[in-house]
Amino acid sequence: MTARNIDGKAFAAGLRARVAAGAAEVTAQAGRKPGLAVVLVGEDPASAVYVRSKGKATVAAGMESFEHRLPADTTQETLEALVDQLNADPAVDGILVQLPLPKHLDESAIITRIDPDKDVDGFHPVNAGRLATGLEGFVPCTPLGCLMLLRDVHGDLTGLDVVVIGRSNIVGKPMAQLLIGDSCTVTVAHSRTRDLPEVVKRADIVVAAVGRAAMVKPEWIKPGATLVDVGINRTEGGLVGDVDPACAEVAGAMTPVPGGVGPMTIAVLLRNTLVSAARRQGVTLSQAI
Ligand SMILES: Nc1nc(=O)c2c([nH]1)NC[C@@H]1CN(c3ccc(C(=O)N[C@@H](CCC(=O)O)C(=O)O)cc3)C=[N+]21
Repeated sequence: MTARNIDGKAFAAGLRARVAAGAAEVTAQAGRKPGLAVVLVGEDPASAVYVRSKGKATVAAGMESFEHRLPADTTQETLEALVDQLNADPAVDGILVQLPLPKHLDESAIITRIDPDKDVDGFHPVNAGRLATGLEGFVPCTPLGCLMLLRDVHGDLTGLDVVVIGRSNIVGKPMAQLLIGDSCTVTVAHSRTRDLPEVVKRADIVVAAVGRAAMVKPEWIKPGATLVDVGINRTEGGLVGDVDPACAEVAGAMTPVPGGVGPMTIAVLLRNTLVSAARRQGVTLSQAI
């Protein structure tokens, strides 16, 4: 058996087209384009690549992109002042501060300073609380993108057993919240889980977000299960996910790396920015997104 390839790149292209249509509606009705501000501190080359592709995708969707590049030795005060300025700027609907920040900066203090209603990353504790309690807010882009792919593959997710490997605030925890919201039975596994292979073997769906190249093995997988690979590990052999590609022989469907979850992250970021602009301008979009 060879698993069906879940084409995140193609799904993301469709989502970006719907976002572009929505952005055109906001622009026509509110008289200005949705705006996304991206802040990059320091020169990490991988981060610079992401920021550039986010900027391009933003403009391609008919939105305004505001890029702020600050030197690696930027102080906490300077960065907080920039966040305050973006919070107050009516042209800015979404603010993303690229993580990780250089070590001397207090990441949590920066995230908490962003206006929760411009927090298109969904990292602010207010948005984490909204997600946990079922209130409207912003949901982190990567797990929301994974949920969209899973709904596309399975339709209704009710009653399915899902194992999320990883408990980060950015992926694992919000992924679990979203799946609970879709009536899945959710297990969150992590580095201290006992007998991970046995836990994973029960799952109809596995979401791997650990950051360890090819750690999920084919012997762990229930035949026919769906595998969502959030890992992006840079090795000498190129980009490798958290799921061993040999799992394709056992799984029913599987996201590739690259071309799976990564492109969804950027498309959902644009989607969240559009939703923010529509809410802030009181525009009702003609199709839900
Ligand atoms: N505040 C904040 N929000 C983020 O959303 C955020 C961040 N910080 N810091 C860095 C990570 C990483 N991230 C990715 C986005 C897209 C791809 C992506 O499109 N990957 C492609 C290509 C990968 C490649 O070739 O390098 C793929 O998987 O097919 C990957 C990674 C967003 N991040």
